[in-house]
Amino acid sequence: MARIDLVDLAHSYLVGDDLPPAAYALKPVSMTWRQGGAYALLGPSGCGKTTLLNLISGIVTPSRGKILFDGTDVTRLSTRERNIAQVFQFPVIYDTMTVRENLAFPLKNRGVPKPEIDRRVAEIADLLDLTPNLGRKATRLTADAKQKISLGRGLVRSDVAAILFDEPLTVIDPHLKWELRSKLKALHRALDLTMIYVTHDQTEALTFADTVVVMHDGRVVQSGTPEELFEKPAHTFVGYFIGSPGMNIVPAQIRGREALIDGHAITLARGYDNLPSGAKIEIGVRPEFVHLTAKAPGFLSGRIERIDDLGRIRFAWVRVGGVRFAARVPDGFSADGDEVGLMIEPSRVHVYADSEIVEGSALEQVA
Ligand SMILES: Nc1ncnc2c1ncn2[C@@H]1O[C@H](COP(=O)(O)OP(=O)(O)OP(=O)(O)O)[C@@H](O)[C@H]1O
Repeated sequence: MARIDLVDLAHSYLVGDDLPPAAYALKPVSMTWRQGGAYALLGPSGCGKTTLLNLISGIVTPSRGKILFDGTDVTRLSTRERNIAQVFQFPVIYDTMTVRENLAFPLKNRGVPKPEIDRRVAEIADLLDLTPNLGRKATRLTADAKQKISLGRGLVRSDVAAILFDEPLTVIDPHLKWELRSKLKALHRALDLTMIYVTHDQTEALTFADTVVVMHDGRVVQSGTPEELFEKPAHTFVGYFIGSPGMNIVPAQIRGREALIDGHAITLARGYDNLPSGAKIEIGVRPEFVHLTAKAPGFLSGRIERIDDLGRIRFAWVRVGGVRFAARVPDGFSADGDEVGLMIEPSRVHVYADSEIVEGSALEQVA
């Protein structure tokens, strides 16, 4: 297990001096992945997740910057020299070997003594419910079982610096995905390994990881706990990408502790006197903190376009002038016509300048 430091790390698949920022699949990033942490690397297709993962594993050598494992520079070392285990989207196993032989292979390859191999294989097989299949040839098993073997081969060595998973549940049947995700989380707790899990699926990321690293357009835009990403998205992309529905992000004019939206004022919990001039200013508030209410003076008001019933919770889509809000529909609420008010919790409203969060200043208490 290792602590991994990325130091001003960046990568472009193009070669040349003075490449423009857009040429970088990974834009410069410096961050630390702590020893024993469970990380998810989350973002849409093409945002640079696999590039970052391949830089950490050593499949790709960076155009710039350094990678340190426990303080040692490994930037130019191979995957094997870095002592990394990897699990890919599709099973990587030996069909002609038994499940036991497949699981034992990474240990045998490294000269681990037989009693230790037997002990470790039994432990991993038990954790992944593979024990009944240990004597069977891998070729006879389902795609799900084969991917479990791949996971097992990744997890079987206790001496690895980190285990990297690249969308490992893609081929897994939907009803088994949930089970395997929980299992991976339990394995992380039991084995105390540094794990990095790449996915474009927020549910997978939020259930597996202690820390979710969100990528957008080649940049790491936020790294935080699932709660931090929900409560305080550092970038509008995080607000929009995480949550269902995502955060309301609407253009606003800020005046002191008020935001003007389409001519209506809403109260803010903090003051914003130093917003950069010329920046695109938006406010962001999660639908969970916008409550539908009867139209009344003092509330933002608009017209309901649609209500989505998600079972335990309902969200309404409300048109307010030129913008649209998703808002929580309180139990028992029935609108008198389409016109409704929106009650927004001031402490849940964030202000963004050119998509980056702006920390407001605490307001002085008025005696
Ligand atoms: N070998 C390569 N050569 C040139 N460009 C590449 C190469 N691999 C990736 N890219 C480009 O780098 C960018 C980031 O790709 P990357 O595969 O890292 O994203 P991703 O988030 O993992 O996407 P996906 O989920 O689709 O795999 C994309 O624009 C992609 O086209």
